[in-house]
Amino acid sequence: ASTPPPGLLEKVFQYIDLHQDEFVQTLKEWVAIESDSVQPAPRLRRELLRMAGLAADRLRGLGARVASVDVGFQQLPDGQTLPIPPILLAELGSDPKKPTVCFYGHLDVQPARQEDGWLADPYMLTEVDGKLYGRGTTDNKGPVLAWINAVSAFKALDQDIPVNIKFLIEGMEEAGSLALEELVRKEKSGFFSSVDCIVISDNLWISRRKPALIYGTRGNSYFTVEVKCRDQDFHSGTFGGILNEPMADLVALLGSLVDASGRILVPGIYEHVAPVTEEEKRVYEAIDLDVEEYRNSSQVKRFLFDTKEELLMHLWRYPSLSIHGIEGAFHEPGAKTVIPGRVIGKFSIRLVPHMDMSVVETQVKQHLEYIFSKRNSSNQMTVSMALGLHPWIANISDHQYLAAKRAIKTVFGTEPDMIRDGSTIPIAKILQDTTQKSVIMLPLGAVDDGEHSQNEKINRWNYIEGSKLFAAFFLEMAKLHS
Ligand SMILES: Cn1cncc1C[C@H](NC(=O)CCN)C(=O)O
Ligand SMILES: [Zn+2]
Ligand SMILES: [Zn+2]
Repeated sequence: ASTPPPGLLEKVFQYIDLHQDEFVQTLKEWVAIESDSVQPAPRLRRELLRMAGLAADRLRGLGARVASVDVGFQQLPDGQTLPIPPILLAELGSDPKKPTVCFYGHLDVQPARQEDGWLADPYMLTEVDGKLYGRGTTDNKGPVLAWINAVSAFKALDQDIPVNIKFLIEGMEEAGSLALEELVRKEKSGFFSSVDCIVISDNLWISRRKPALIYGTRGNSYFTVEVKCRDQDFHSGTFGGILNEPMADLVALLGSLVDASGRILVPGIYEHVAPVTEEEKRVYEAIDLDVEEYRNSSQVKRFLFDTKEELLMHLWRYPSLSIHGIEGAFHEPGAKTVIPGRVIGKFSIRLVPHMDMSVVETQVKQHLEYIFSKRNSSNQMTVSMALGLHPWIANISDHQYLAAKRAIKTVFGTEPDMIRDGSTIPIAKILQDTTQKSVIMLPLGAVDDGEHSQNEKINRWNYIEGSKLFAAFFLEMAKLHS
């Protein structure tokens, strides 16, 4: 193991404190770019390309070797073709005596318009009471820059960085990380071969002030179920009474999926869910969560469960089924007497270890076919699994978790909450399986940052202390390397 010079970290922290306004300024410049990957518009794709260019320049400014990998085009269902922004593969240092840590982040954002209820222009970073408001501040431009800030502090102080650094930066995460899986496969024995661990900072703490480490995320199987009589609508005055109505079939199908207590009714679905251990229960007990405050701030009268332990288990380690919407249904206001001719229901099942996606797919299809057959309807039903995203779970005895815990202790003076996340980061499992490297999720943002929501923000404190956390993490990784 290498020993960094004494006092190095203090110098780095001091540099970060003194230069925090510059770091906020860069975040402001990045937030100003409307890098929305969700809406398929040529203007926004140009913004994404501009964002990738700006980030590549910033990384080159640090002395990194940057490959801006062209990954082609996105084909939309309506026939439109749009460019996918390049994926950046950057590397800084290749000392065989040092460990190599790779940071994954994304620079695309969710859509945002001031009219949706933002207090200021979402693309104009606005600081109020230490909160930096703007689209992408916490998801994920702030954390990407925090990693860059950490590296830049070593560089500016002319100090040797104790680890080799790699960056994997994409611009299509919010659209499902298009083309990324293929690139990861291609680079398995190239870019990724020298990597020791991969850091993702694309989730939040469970608290406003207490840091967390994330060791698991749920996956997702997203289904569509179409019920079709014909391609046109009917008038209920002229056809009502003599049809098997597609909406009635669909509502029955969707109504058969989950009961009022949240239990999924698809037979066999809980078969492969990992059993809860006593040791695991203690993990939930140890987490600092004020259930009443959480419930009130969520503006929910009553959750399905009352205790902290049950709530956490149902968010993190049990599957859940959510019904998202119905295409073709008459959802607008007014009293139109229509019978929709063809409707598509959408629902998804959050997956946990050790559920098998193809088993889930079969179970759901068989269940819906059974329910549908009992109705003896003359309509046509088509079920398909539109998305299959794997759950991810880390081995928390891997040494990057120890390094991260020590770094958190140094910067925040506390042990982290060891938590999981109920939502999905699709690339985590793919990175782990394809590259065979361990992944850690090291979030910087607070529970109330509002990712994907109006008035998304990152606290200045989280952004700056987070930059220090990454610097401390480099040192701890180096210390553990042998
Ligand atoms: C697109 N998609 C469809 N099924 C799952 C997803 C990913 C999405 N990911 C996030 O929100 C990241 C949160 N940090 C989610 O979990 O819904
Ligand atoms: Zn994100
Ligand atoms: Zn997001």
